[in-house]
Amino acid sequence: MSFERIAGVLHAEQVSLAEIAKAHGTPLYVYSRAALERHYTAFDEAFAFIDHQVCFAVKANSNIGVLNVLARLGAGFDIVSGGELARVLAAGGNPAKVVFSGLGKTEAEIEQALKVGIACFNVESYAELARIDRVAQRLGVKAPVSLRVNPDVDAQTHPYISTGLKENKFGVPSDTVYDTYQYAASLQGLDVVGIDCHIGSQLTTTQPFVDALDKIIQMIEQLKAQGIHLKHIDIGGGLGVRYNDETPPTPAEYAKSLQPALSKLGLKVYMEPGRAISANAGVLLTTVDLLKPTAHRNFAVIDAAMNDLIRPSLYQAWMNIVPVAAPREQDSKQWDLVGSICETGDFLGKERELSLQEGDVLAVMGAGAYGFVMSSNYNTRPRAAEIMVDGSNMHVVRQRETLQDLWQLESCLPE
Ligand SMILES: Cc1ncc(COP(=O)(O)O)c(C=O)c1O
Ligand SMILES: N[C@@H](CCCC[NH3+])C(=O)O
Repeated sequence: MSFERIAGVLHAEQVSLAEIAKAHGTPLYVYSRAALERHYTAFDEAFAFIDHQVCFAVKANSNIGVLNVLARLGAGFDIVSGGELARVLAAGGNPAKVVFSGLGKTEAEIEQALKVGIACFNVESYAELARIDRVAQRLGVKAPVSLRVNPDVDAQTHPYISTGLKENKFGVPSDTVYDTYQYAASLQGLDVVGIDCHIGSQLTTTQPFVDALDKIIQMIEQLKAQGIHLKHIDIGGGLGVRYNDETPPTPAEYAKSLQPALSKLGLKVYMEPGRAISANAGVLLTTVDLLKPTAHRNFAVIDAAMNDLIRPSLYQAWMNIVPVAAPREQDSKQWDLVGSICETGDFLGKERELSLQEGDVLAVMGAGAYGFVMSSNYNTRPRAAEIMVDGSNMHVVRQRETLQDLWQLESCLPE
């Protein structure tokens, strides 16, 4: 494990989180290089039975330091914007291992991706196919495309992060898959190379993945019969992690559940895990600012808030919150850990049994995915700094924002 107690104090690898908080202040994101590497390698090894490429979903954590650690291992990347592509390149990522997802790529983004030679565009509509074809023809190249199909499978996860049902906005609906492939194949600027699907995030069983793969295999067979031969299948991301008492499959169990079907296909396999690689490779450190016990509830006001980590407010996500110093035995109470933002929904945890004093440093565990990337400056709060621990060293991979940073692009009206 990469976040463990040594002499009672929580550490990231060999560095005390108390020392890191003292040196860099809070709120602060801290990542473990060893954990990122271990989680990436677990996927890579689990799929060793087949030609494959693990593409880290950049949306989960787009810090350049994080991307660089993964790029050095040979990772590919799943991107959803030109901005994410630029980050991957800045981090030393190989564009030939990039897949471009998302349902509204602009002409400028398509051109940018074609010029650097990405592996594939995951396309979701006729309109997008036509747009990619137009840009490719203008540049005199062929764009490699895959269709992201919507298999209408229930991922059994939070409705906001479920993407594979027919009422969701994502993917080509199953009833129009064949027509859409025929249309794609008819366009001169496109090279139809694959099929793709992503049914949702934080899945804690393998069954929905297996069900989705079954449906896709039927589609691949039917496409073959229609003369469309694919080179790869992209199985998306979505494998869940343990935040509380979930028992998600390991990457090895996930791979094993798909192995029989994938082995028969004979296609290269792409995958797009995000959360399963970065969530438990990061924590958010926060300091207890003041205590406000009342007759109704006990509030601990902490210096991190929904602008730093929005998952509890947005999805009622439960994230484990623990003291960084050795936990005190006495005076424990139920606390609501709230930020100082003017929103009732601004909390990181509710009814947590903790013994708290002002100045205590707490760690929000599992914060390495969909943490900093979803942060904002609401209430004119500068965003947190980010640190990467590597053995006994720590590196600042993003400096803390200053107030000036926040309004440097703004101006008053002329006199
Ligand atoms: C297309 C696509 N690929 C990959 C991911 C990564 O998902 P996860 O972080 O759950 O692995 C997402 C987000 O759910 C996505 O929308
Ligand atoms: N932001 C979500 C996951 C979104 C997945 C996006 N495809 C979360 O924190 O759980």
